[in-house]
Amino acid sequence: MHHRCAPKWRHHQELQNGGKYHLENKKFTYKELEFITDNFSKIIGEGRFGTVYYGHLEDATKVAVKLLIKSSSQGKEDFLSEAEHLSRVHHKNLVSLVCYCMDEDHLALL
Ligand SMILES: Nc1ncnc2c1ncn2[C@@H]1O[C@H](COP(=O)(O)OP(=O)(O)OP(=O)(O)O)[C@@H](O)[C@H]1O
Repeated sequence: MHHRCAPKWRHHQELQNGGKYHLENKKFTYKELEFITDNFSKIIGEGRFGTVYYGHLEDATKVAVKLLIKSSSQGKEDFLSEAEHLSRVHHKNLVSLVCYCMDEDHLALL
């Protein structure tokens, strides 16, 4: 299975401008997430915005998949904000944003 994985969180300029999100062409499907997480079989943590699952990409890269199930629009804003920050910071003590996924009902960070 081919995983579409956006190289960077490229809509950050829209966020900074307070504009609308244009993520449609970079979405990672829920089906692909099911594959990556082996049907969300291994939970590694819980946070305010959702559950974090263990997953691995086709090249065996281990990932933490943080999934926000459709909730308040505020939760979604916070989530997008975290993604935007993660995509810009690079530090040995901080995890990198591998990619993100978004469809009608789900939002996730990898
Ligand atoms: N990249 C990761 N690698 C390993 N475990 C992770 C990773 N990201 C999250 N976790 C686990 O999932 C838990 C929840 O993470 P999450 O980022 O959702 O919330 P948090 O940072 O603990 O709290 P908050 O929701 O307040 O930000 C963490 O406490 C950790 O146990």
